Amino acid sequence: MTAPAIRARNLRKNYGDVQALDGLDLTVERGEFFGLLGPNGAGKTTFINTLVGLVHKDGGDAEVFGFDVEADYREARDRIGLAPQEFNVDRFFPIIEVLEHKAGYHGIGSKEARRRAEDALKTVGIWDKRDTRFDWLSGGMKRRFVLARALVSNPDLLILDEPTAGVDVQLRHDLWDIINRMNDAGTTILLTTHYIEEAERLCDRVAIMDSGSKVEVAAPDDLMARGTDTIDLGLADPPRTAPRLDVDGVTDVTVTDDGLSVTAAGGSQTAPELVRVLERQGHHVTSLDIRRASLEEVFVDLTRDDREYAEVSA
Ligand SMILES: Nc1ncnc2c1ncn2[C@@H]1O[C@H](COP(=O)(O)OP(=O)(O)OP(=O)(O)O)[C@@H](O)[C@H]1O
Repeated sequence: MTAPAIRARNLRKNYGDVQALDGLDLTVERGEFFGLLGPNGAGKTTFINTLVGLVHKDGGDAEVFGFDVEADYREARDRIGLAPQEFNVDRFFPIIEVLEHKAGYHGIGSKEARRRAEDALKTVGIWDKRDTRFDWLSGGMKRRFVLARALVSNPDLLILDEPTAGVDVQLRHDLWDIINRMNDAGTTILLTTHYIEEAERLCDRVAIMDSGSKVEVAAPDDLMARGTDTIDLGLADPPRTAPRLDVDGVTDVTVTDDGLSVTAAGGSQTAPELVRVLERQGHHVTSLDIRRASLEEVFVDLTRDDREYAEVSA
């Protein structure tokens, strides 16, 4: 059987009293575009750092393509390209040389390293800056460079820790294109982001983490289907008080200027039955608008309880 790209079982990491990873179980299949979402401090970066050997776990197991991240460190690490959240780049060499060194670190010979470095700079669109030092790049170019450095070893797994934090819209779209192309070519992607729209747009599946463990994992669409939709119904003669609507999934009914606003799980399935029930009660429905729960709302719902608890107990 082929091992998945990432398999973490009961992964634990403590920093003093802080349980950064608290029994995390997570599997990312080969070829997936996988998103890791979670509020600040959820443990996303700690998890990534465990995979690349920057953090030593206190318990549990983590494997990358079947290689244990500690016992088989070299095999696991050579398969990963990491674009970290914080820039940790050698600032004194021309960036093309930094890439050549990086390829060399992964055991790639000097001629091939040069070729890979050139390819990576062209892929991310900063070829004309190849002889510049990292410090002299603009903020956006630095982001591009960090991605180039992750690509230079032709990784099977590309890990991107908030790759688009603070970048402008154009660059964000450029980075999405590059990453999508990598994924289309078969590279597994693990992406952490605070831009929920980014996860919704790019990822096959997302895991929502909170307090060091996984709260949920599903396709973005499936997660959104679990949220509560809002159905706005225009009525020819709006009632003064909310009618009783015995329809599965309805959680709330309020009167609006034009008619009713109904919240329901699975709005598109509920709406036809709602219209039937209202017409049966003698109302005439003149308009219908369904607003779907966003992934952001579902995310906030899934991670809210812990935060409220944290605030109360702080
Ligand atoms: N080196 C460290 N020493 C002490 N505590 C740490 C260290 N690194 C992380 N932590 C703590 O571990 C917890 C998880 O942090 P981590 O950086 O993994 O979260 P995150 O989900 O990546 O957050 P963000 O979205 O803000 O980047 C936090 O409470 C953090 O303060």
